[in-house]
Amino acid sequence: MKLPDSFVWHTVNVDLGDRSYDILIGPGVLSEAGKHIESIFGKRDFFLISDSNCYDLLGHDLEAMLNGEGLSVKSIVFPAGEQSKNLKQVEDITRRLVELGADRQSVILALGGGVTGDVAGFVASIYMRGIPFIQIPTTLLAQVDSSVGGKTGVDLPEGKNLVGTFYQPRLVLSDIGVLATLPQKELNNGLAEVIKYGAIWDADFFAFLEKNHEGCKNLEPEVIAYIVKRSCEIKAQVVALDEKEGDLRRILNFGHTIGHAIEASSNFSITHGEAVAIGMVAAGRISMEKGLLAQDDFNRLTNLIKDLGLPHTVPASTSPEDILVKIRHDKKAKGGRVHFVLLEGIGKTVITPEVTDEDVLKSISGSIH
Ligand SMILES: NC(=O)c1ccc[n+]([C@@H]2O[C@H](COP(=O)([O-])OP(=O)(O)OC[C@H]3O[C@@H](n4cnc5c(N)ncnc54)[C@H](O)[C@@H]3O)[C@@H](O)[C@H]2O)c1
Ligand SMILES: O=C(O)C(=O)C[C@@H](O)[C@H](O)[C@H](O)COP(=O)(O)O
Ligand SMILES: [Zn+2]
Repeated sequence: MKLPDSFVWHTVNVDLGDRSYDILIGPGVLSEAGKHIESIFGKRDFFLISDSNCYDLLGHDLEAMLNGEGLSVKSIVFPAGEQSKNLKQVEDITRRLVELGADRQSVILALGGGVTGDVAGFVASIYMRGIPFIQIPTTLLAQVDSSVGGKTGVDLPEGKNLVGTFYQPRLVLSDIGVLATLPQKELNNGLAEVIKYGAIWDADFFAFLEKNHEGCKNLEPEVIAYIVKRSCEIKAQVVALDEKEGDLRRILNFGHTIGHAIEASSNFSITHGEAVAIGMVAAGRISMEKGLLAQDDFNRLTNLIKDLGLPHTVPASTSPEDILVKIRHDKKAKGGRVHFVLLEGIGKTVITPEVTDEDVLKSISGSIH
């Protein structure tokens, strides 16, 4: 990706009192990683956790660079993909940390996409009852969403992210230059979460995406830097107001109630971003059926999802009954009733327990293809 000389870095702060941290965004952030890591931790033992693709693409060189700068870095590599986001992988990684001599002063560097960040962050939160970690996100999805806010965890066969912790990183290093090697499908995945921020919080940002969908898909540096920055600002603002998802933070789950169920039900052949895109259309349709969302706004949501190369219909291979079963494990349930995040307009949400199985079936059956 060619970057203009005038390009500047962005810093977004996540304001959580004594657990506040910065997100550094820009091209070339990785080349200055050592300086930033050392300024927080000095010279300790660092353990870089990465999936096999990211280690080959970036981790090997990063490890060599940091060791060359006098930091002690050892790596732990696990197989790439959502199938690795499980308790067995957590056991393997923690046992490897013991074997490599990690102690309570050690620091974990999570290099990779959302899967790596969620697994490595979870490991950091439980290893010896908690050691610090840094997020180094390498997918668009991880840069705009998963590296920020401290949700860590793994999946169970029963559903997504059912075991985990809230555990904040000490720093996020988002080098937008590394996105150049991302396959289009992975880029699109991240764009689903970007659309989510516009839909739930910022109508102007939504309009920006409508205007710049080609720039997003073509990875235009100014457009990508802006959407990473704006997404992080919105997520940081929401997390600072409600870190542990007592109330407001639930809006970051727009599209996820049905999305997570579709993802798990497809045995992860449908990726997180794709499932969230389908889930946002379904939640938008429920909002419209309930008289909350105007048809025009629903059309804008669906069209943006299509324009950004994301699916909006449920694949015929998905079982609607299984989706209903999986939805019952949603973490937003209270007293056995799942709370849905719906839209009252672009940029405006409402959370309600008044969504029935029939509403869900109707919202997806119209779209099964
Ligand atoms: N914790 C949170 O707040 C949060 C938020 C959103 C999503 N998530 C989770 O994130 C996960 C999805 O993350 P993801 O979409 O990043 O998937 P991922 O981590 O599986 O990465 C996708 C693929 O891209 C590869 N990859 C990573 N960086 C690359 C690069 N620079 N160039 C080429 N290939 C690269 C990976 O090896 C992998 O094969 C899901 O498990 C989801 O539940 C968590
Ligand atoms: O940070 C949050 O809060 C989110 O809900 C962000 C989501 O995009 C993300 O997929 C998250 O992992 C979902 O968490 P869960 O608690 O609903 O499993
Ligand atoms: Zn998500």
